[in-house]
Amino acid sequence: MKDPHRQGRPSPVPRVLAIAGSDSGGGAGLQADLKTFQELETYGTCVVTALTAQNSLGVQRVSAVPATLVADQLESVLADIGTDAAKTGMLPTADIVAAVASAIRRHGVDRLVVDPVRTATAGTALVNDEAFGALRDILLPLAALVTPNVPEACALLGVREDEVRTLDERESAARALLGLGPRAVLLKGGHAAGDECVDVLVGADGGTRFFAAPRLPTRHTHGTGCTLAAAAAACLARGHSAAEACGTAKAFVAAAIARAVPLGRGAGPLWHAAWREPGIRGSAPRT
Ligand SMILES: Nc1ncnc2c1ncn2[C@@H]1O[C@H](COP(=O)(O)OP(=O)(O)OP(=O)(O)O)[C@@H](O)[C@H]1O
Ligand SMILES: Cc1ncc(CO)c(N)n1
Repeated sequence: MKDPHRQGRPSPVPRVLAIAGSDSGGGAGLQADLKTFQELETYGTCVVTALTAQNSLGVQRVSAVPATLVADQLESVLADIGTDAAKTGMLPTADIVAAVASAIRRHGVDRLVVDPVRTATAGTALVNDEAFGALRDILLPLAALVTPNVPEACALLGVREDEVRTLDERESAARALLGLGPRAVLLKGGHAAGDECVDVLVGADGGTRFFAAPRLPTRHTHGTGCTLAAAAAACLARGHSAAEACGTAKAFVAAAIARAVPLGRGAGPLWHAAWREPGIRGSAPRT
């Protein structure tokens, strides 16, 4: 991106911008993003798009931030601090999507990860249909990487979920999503069946890559999608390729799920600091 105040000098630390909703429970949304940025030794900034009253049991209330205030936050961050990569999460209205797309274009942010958030894990809508359509039409063409789960991929493509079950079908769906304009697609496998969670990456270098990890037997997976996209954005900010970024992001999420914390009466949050523990990757979940 253009960096008016650094006069060609590199930033002293990699900078990553989260454009996301707030989760009062601290497990998803921009709280998950900022924890992830910190663990991956990047400097996080955040533009708040929505407030949610939310906990481990679900989402109790949602209120969108006015689009003009989202635009002002974007300008405050990008015109001064700048960023090496950005990540979008909950974009609740079409006006907000338009404000984000406009700022991303104007400031030349080319390492953009779009997590096409639609509903919370418990099923509550976080984004209206018009906003989701705007994300598909005007934000995806700006994305270096888009990270849908299977239901989000189906909604973007207008196909039924029972048409995207097998690994072959998921690879085809990921390729079809490239037609919407992103430079790479990571179709996540958290919602698919099987003992392994397999994520499919297409587009980064023309080929297909599969990122597999054992499916950890835990219900404490609140914020997995946000954390994965945030980790990928942090890696892009550090200058990694999309494929490298997805590999690290997958390992980061698996480690954080393995140490997820049973807080609250429902789906507890990940433990982002797991990344610091020696030998944590690939270990069993906390009981
Ligand atoms: N039980 C699990 N064990 C190991 N990895 C998992 C598990 N659940 C999800 N993952 C991984 O976590 C990442 C997020 O995937 P998922 O499909 O759950 O995203 P999501 O549905 O967008 O998340 P969220 O539920 O936060 O909206 C992926 O890399 C996925 O493979
Ligand atoms: C604020 C927010 N963003 C995204 C998600 C999706 O996990 C969530 N539950 N809450």
